[in-house]
Amino acid sequence: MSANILDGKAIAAEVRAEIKAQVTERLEQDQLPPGLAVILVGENPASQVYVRNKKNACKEVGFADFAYDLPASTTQVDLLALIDELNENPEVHGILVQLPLPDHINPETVIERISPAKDVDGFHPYNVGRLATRMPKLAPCTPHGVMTMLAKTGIELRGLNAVVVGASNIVGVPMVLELLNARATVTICHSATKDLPAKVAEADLVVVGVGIPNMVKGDWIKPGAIVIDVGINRLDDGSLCGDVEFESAKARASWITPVPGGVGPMTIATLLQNTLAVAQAS
Ligand SMILES: Nc1nc(=O)c2c([nH]1)NC[C@@H]1CN(c3ccc(C(=O)N[C@@H](CCC(=O)O)C(=O)O)cc3)C=[N+]21
Repeated sequence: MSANILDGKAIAAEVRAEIKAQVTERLEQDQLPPGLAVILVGENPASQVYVRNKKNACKEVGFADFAYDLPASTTQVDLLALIDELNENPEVHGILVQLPLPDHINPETVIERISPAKDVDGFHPYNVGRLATRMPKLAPCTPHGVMTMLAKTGIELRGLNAVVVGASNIVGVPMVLELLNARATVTICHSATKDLPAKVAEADLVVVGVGIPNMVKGDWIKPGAIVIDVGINRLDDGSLCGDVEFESAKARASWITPVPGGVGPMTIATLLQNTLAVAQAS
């Protein structure tokens, strides 16, 4: 078998077109464009790529883009003061503080300072709790983007054995909650898991988000499984690769996401969806 490609790039373009149509309607009714504030502290090159992609996406769909590129020396006090100001600004519907932050800034403190109503990343404990209690408000973008990609492809999740590899707050844990809400049977694996290959081999759907290039081997994949690769790793030669060995996994899977062009563009499309949702509710 050779898997079908889950074309995140194309599906994200579809989502952005839907968003753009709704923004156009808002503007015709003299409503504010959805406004997204993106705060970048310091000069992490991967973060700069992501922030650039996000700015381009905002422009394409007609959002107002408020960019704050702050020096690495910015104090936590100053960052919290900026968040307080943006929480009060009616032109700003969504606030995103790019992670990772420099070591002298505590990310939990920063995330909790963002108004849950403007937390378009879905990282605030309030929004994680809403998802965990099956009353989602603003869901974390990467897992929710994966759900949108699967739904738009017509893939039914109810009753599937889903295995999530990686237990981070931003990918693995909310991915489990999303899949549970879709009625999958969910297993989560992490660095203390015994016999990871055997767990992955049981999966009808496997989602990998660990940040280790080619960590999941193609011969672990159950024939016919759906493979979602959340990893985006830059290799020494400048090329990108995922957390799954792509060619060998593709030979066994029924569906697989490429890297790049898979989950990454869906994350950004979901960020735009979340920001539009806040604007439409205000
Ligand atoms: N507060 C916060 N929210 C985030 O959502 C967040 C973050 N911090 N920190 C970093 C990670 C990473 N991330 C990416 C999203 C899209 C692409 C993306 O668009 N990737 C493209 C192209 C990648 C490239 O060309 O380098 C692709 O996969 O096809 C990449 C990375 C969001 N993150």
